[in-house]
Amino acid sequence: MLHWGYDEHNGPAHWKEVFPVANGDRQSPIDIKTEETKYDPSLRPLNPNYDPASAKIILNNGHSTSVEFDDTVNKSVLTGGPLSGTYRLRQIHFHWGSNDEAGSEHAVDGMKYAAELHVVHWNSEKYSSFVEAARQSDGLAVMAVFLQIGECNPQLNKITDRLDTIRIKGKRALFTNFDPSCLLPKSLDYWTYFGSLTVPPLLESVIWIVLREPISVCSEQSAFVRLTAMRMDLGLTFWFKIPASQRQDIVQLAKFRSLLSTAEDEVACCLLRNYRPPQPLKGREVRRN
Ligand SMILES: COc1ccc([C@H]2OC(=S)NC2=O)c(OC)c1
Ligand SMILES: [Zn+2]
Repeated sequence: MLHWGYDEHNGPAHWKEVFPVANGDRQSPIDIKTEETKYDPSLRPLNPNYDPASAKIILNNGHSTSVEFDDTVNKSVLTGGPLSGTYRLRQIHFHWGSNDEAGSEHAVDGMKYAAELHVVHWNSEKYSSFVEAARQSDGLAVMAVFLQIGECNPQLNKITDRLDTIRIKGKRALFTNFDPSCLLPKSLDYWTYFGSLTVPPLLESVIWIVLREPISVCSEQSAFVRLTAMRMDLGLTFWFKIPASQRQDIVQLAKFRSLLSTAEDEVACCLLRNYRPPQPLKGREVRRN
């Protein structure tokens, strides 16, 4: 396999050829069977505490778009929940699919959402860097938030409005004064289990915290269908009366799909999907608060 990706020739089914841990005992994502989750009274409320000044840049690394944070001090941290100690915010990024029917990495009773936000933290109490923590069984804590097709999400525009400036792999832009809490749902109820990074090297160092309540995202497909239905009702050519500039706002998810997985000197290829399918649970327990 040349370089891993999400296409037929280098996608998740091939990753084990280079990263044998892909067949490990605590791989992510998983399909959460809600009936089999176990209530755990010892689980505490989640306590995200982020300083918007920690946000630094937004970038396209070829397999997702991420916002990177200054993690040289404990300015933006996650405590509580299943965690013992303080986990420092490192970055956030997204996973999505080529259509609205799939795109999330975790599934709930077999159901996939259109996309999934990952908020990545590392255990700064026990380890001295993200890279060191990523090699430890309790090194990372990733909060996952499902994105469900619906109304456009004004908070998400802060990110999707910037994607046209980082279309090419490797591009980055200043991105500060951003508190990722604005992308969290009202309820911070969660499921938690021990898993891994969902992208090579698939390190088995993640305490997963999957929020049960999704946030909304709009997409061209669903918006177009809604508008067409509306146009049928109105019997007017309603759609073409919207100035193109405004039409832009109804394509949040489509903007992720127009990012390129290729660099300047390569033949342009869109990053249409970047989700790994659910992996075997292998006897692991999923707890809920
Ligand atoms: C900050 O560095 C990171 C963050 C996340 C990942 C992947 O793992 C999960 S979870 N989502 C991913 O995209 C990663 O993989 C090498 C490195
Ligand atoms: Zn991720």
